[in-house]
Amino acid sequence: MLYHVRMDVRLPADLDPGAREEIVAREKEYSRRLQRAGKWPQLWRIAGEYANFSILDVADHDELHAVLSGLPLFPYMDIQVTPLAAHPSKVTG
Ligand SMILES: O=C(O)C[C@H]1C=CC(=O)O1
Repeated sequence: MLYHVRMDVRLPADLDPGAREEIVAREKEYSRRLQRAGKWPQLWRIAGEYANFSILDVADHDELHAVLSGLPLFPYMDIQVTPLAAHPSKVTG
């Protein structure tokens, strides 16, 4: 199943710079692992914001929740999820 996901990152302004660097590095590795596994096929920065639009390709709502709640930055994110269905007018092939 495909999901459109918006993630807004809201790291505390007073977060220790070393802790910030460490959690962002873990987030990058986690997301790259999912991208290589084909579960995170699209990742776009929203210009001018510490936020992204992503397309996630996972089995179901439960896997989506597991993936999202496993994000190292999850405690510092606002997340909006939109499930995607096939559009009848889409040209395929
Ligand atoms: O920077 C972000 O948008 C948050 C998050 C999503 C992927 C990643 O590496 O970090």
